[in-house]
Amino acid sequence: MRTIIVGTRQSALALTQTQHVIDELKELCKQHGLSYQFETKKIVTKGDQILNVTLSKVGGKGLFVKEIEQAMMNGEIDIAVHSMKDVPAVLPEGLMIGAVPKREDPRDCLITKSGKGLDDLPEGAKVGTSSLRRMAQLKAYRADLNVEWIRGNIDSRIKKLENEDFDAIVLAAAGLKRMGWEDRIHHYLPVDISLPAVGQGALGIECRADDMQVRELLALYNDHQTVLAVAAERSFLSALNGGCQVPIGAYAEVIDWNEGLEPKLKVTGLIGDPEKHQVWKEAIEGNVPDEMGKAVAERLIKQGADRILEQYRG
Ligand SMILES: NCc1[nH]cc(CCC(=O)O)c1CC(=O)O
Repeated sequence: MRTIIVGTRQSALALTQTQHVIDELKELCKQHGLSYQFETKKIVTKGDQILNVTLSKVGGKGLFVKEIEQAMMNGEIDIAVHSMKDVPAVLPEGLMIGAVPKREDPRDCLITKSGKGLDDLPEGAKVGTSSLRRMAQLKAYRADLNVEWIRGNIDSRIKKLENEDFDAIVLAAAGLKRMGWEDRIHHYLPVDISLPAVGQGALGIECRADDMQVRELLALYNDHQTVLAVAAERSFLSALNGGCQVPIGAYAEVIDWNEGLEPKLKVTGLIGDPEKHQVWKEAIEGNVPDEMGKAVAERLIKQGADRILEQYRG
């Protein structure tokens, strides 16, 4: 009987996500009469070692995945569970995303000291984020806010809200929900105010492209609507040659599923300028995810928005 070795980062969120995926894969094995066992192996990534530094200044795409991919290519591990938003647009030769399961809540959310929402924050309130995308959008919505960097895993960011003089912090709702901390969320930011990061809320299971046993198992785990939506968002990402540390966002959703025959999607893409408090946004509807993300990116490039990204590309 084969044991599938699952590589994971050591953060609380990574361990929780990995365990959740293993539980679901075990259930799928049961349903389909497959007899695989699972084992986890912890791996420290460069991103984990430098969590206290401003990542956009350190630069480099895939800070949280490189060491894990190396271990997969070496055969030390067989699969890895990633937050799709941490996965660079281009994967190394020989590796692939074998499954994208059903997406969690894609929205950003606020945890506030007062327990109130964004509109109730006092003038000049100090809001912590570690993302240029969130920074640009918050400032575009409310120029008076004092948006400042806050780094660390979600647990340490929540502690900083309590111990430092932040009035609020912005986080992905999905991470909090997966940790069972949904009750800490005081305000969900609508996607019109804070367009999420590419792939936010979705997980991706990476594997070797030549591992057919694992690929067959993972194919059972795909959620087809999430696969299409994430494909559209990632085509936007690759068209802009962006990573997780540039001020861009994209959100796609299936708006007409029609039993999987020519499903219709809506894709919205955004480029933000965190210094000038400006955002550019475009949306289109269609049914070819790879072309739609690219088309949205081209419209934004035509408006000159992509020159903003030059300063942030690693
Ligand atoms: N860049 C960090 C990161 N990568 C994935 C998540 C959790 C949410 C998700 O799965 O999108 C987070 C934390 C956050 O942005 O608040």
